Amino acid sequence: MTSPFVPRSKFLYDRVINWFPGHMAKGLRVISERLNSVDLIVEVRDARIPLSSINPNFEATIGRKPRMIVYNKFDLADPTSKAPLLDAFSRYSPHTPVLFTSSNTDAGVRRILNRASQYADKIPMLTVMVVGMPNVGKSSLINSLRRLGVGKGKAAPTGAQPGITRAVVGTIKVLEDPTIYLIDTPGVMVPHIPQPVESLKVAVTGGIRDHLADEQVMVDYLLYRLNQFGNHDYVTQFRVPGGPTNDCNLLLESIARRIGAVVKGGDLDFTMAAKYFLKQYRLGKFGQYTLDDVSPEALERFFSESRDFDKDMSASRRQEKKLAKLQARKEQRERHSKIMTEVV
Ligand SMILES: Nc1nc2c(ncn2[C@@H]2O[C@H](COP(=O)(O)OP(=O)(O)OP(=O)(O)O)[C@@H](O)[C@H]2O)c(=O)[nH]1
Repeated sequence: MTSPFVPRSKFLYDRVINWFPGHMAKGLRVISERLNSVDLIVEVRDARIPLSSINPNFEATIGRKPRMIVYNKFDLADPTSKAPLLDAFSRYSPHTPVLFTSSNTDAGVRRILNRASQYADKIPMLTVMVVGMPNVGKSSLINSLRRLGVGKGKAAPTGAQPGITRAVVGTIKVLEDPTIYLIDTPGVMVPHIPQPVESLKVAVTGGIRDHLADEQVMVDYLLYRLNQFGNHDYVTQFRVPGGPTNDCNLLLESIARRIGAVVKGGDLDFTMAAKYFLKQYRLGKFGQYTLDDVSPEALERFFSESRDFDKDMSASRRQEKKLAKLQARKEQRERHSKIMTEVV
């Protein structure tokens, strides 16, 4: 008799993925500089990682402005995650509205417009800045708001890879009466994510360039989580021999055979297989999952451990300052060598 399948109880991972290119440092600077001309901030987060997609640096930069938090991509998250999150926010951050949306359905997007219109009651022309981590769907939301609000087409470029918007974009009108303008901004990563598995979650959900996180490690993490959730659909989908498995190589081999991912010489292409699996996950083909723990106890811990949060924030700020300095030096060197070239 075969013994029942036992999923892994832990995922061992100790690499910290840092990704903070120059355009993000600059983006954060410009966000801060333009704050005075902004009435409301819409901070977009990824509903699949409601805690890991919080960028503590925004607290410092935009903390003094009225803010609305939008958990986007809710179509890909566990629908039952909404109630405990709303409950926690109502206790720890009662003055900040929290909405759950999916930029490709109208209901949630309309709720953002309605909420923003309430602010516009007090201000004749409302300017809203949309901020958030990379790839959470800021530009897609702006396009949907514009389509619903003024019936116009795409104004902000979107894409499946993070880092599509690279600069703060001028105002985009999304409503006529009351008049509401939006400003799109580049996705800004946390310069230093202290918990390795958290950075992996951000990568799995598309917030970090795939090659930096390693596609095969991301698939291994997803396999671990799917097994934990008791979802073994991958077995039939990719014809994994022997049923549910903790062996990522066996899964990748099965995927590669199923999709015909073969390199020159006939070997199976595990990278192509991993990319395929990631794409399927991001399209929601394996179901709706929230990767952060949103149990009431975990949320209580998260919100009340503000001392650790502050500590992480200062580590992150230090890293940000260091990277910004390096970027400034690089820009100075480039300017200098340009001048030298022109002189020569
Ligand atoms: N399933 C789903 N996909 C979404 C949703 N919103 C955006 N997307 C997809 O997510 C990807 C990223 O969307 P963008 O709007 O470019 O994200 P962004 O936050 O502007 O990205 P950056 O340029 O990195 O700042 C695109 O492939 C979108 O089609 C959503 O609500 N649900």
